[in-house]
Amino acid sequence: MTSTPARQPQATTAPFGLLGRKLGHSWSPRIHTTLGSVPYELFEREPEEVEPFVREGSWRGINVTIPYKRDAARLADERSPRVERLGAANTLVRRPNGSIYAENTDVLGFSLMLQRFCERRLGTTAQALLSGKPALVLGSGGASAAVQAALEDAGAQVSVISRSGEDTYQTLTERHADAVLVVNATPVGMYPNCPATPVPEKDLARLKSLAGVLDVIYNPTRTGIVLAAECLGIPAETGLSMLVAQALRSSELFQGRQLDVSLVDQIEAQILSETGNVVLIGMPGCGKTTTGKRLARMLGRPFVDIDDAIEAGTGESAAHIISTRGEQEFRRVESKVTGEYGARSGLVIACGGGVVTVPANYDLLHQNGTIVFIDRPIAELETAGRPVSATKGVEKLARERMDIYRAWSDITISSMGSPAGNAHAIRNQLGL
Ligand SMILES: Nc1ncnc2c1ncn2[C@@H]1O[C@H](COP(=O)(O)OP(=O)(O)O)[C@@H](O)[C@H]1O
Ligand SMILES: O=C(O)C1=C[C@@H](OP(=O)(O)O)[C@@H](O)[C@H](O)C1
Ligand SMILES: [Mg+2]
Repeated sequence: MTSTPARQPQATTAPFGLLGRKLGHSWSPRIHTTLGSVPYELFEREPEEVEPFVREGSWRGINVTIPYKRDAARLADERSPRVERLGAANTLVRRPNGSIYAENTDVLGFSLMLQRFCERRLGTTAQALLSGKPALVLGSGGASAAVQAALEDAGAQVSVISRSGEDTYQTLTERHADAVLVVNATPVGMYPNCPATPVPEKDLARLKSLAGVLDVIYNPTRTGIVLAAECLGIPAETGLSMLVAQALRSSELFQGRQLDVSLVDQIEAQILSETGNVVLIGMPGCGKTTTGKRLARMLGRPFVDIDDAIEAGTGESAAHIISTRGEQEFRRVESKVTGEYGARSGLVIACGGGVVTVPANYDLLHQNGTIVFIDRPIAELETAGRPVSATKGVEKLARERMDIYRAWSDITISSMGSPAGNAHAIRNQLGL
């Protein structure tokens, strides 16, 4: 006999789902639907509703997110060793006899992400990289606890960096210059406050043994710390594979069967291709606006022309702002609007031709986008209504900018004779 109270067994038709307070943004339903845990519903509950829902509600298996992971651990009848260790659970499974089992698949999801990162990007294993070595975890909340557990499982000597205490962001470079891995488990850099980084590039540069940087944030695709690491040539990755991997491990528990791990790659690739922006750059008059409109229609995605968005926001056209308030003021407004749309997901974005004159605009566009350079012969470029082209001359502009367009672009398309031709070429090259 155990002290576990017997509960009503749930019908096998009871739903799976996600329990939390505000869930509108969640990608879990689509991930779990692909994994076969259906139907998968969102259970938004207020704090006082959590216990009755967990104990008596109709569900077969649930994921639990902030702020209820501790409640989930407490309310379960049986806890995995990981849940005992962390005092938090993200997965509850209703057993056939009605009792509730708690697991923490955040730890398993991060372990899988870490292992794949080490194998694919560093050509080693997590154990080989981390055993006996210093690793830093930024932040000390729930996500941090899961990351710490997974790093300790891989043998790392883990230090937690927080805003107060001994190990702070100020003392990081002097106390931990030998760290081999840094993991961001703070919300710094999460949409819409992006790209922000909890550790500036200059501090990362001072960690001379740093082999990799991971972020548990998955929106945007490249967070501030990942962009900073990329800039230094340090392999880095955000947390989409952790999100998908924790769902896979939960779904295995829900369904009581093993699932193919390659599903993580498949689901991740699908989400990335749907959520990434397609960003068009190139000389003024090369066809960014017209091509972008065609491409967006073809893909069924929203289209944003940065010059039009500036005009909608200020009531003045790009050309008018440049003529009356000067190019520098225009660039300031352009960067602000570029940052706003560059952080969003699933858009086709046509930039103004001069976006590449401000180096910081690169991160704004790259954080969530694939950058496409439309390369059109200089002699064919339209110059009407384009004050910068008119004042400076297209040849001089081209000399200043062509190398930057090439450096910023992920792919280049040679203009195909019409905006529709360009749009087809882009769609084919990006596999959309
Ligand atoms: N591949 C192309 N072949 C011929 N004309 C094009 C092509 N792409 C765009 N155009 C035309 O060139 C002009 C400038 O295009 P636009 O999209 O406004 O350029 P951008 O936004 O790059 O300044 C438009 O009249 C457009 O119809
Ligand atoms: O090249 C430039 O400096 C500019 C290009 C224009 O956009 P298009 O490239 O769409 O013409 C517009 O942003 C502004 O007039 C400045
Ligand atoms: Mg344009």
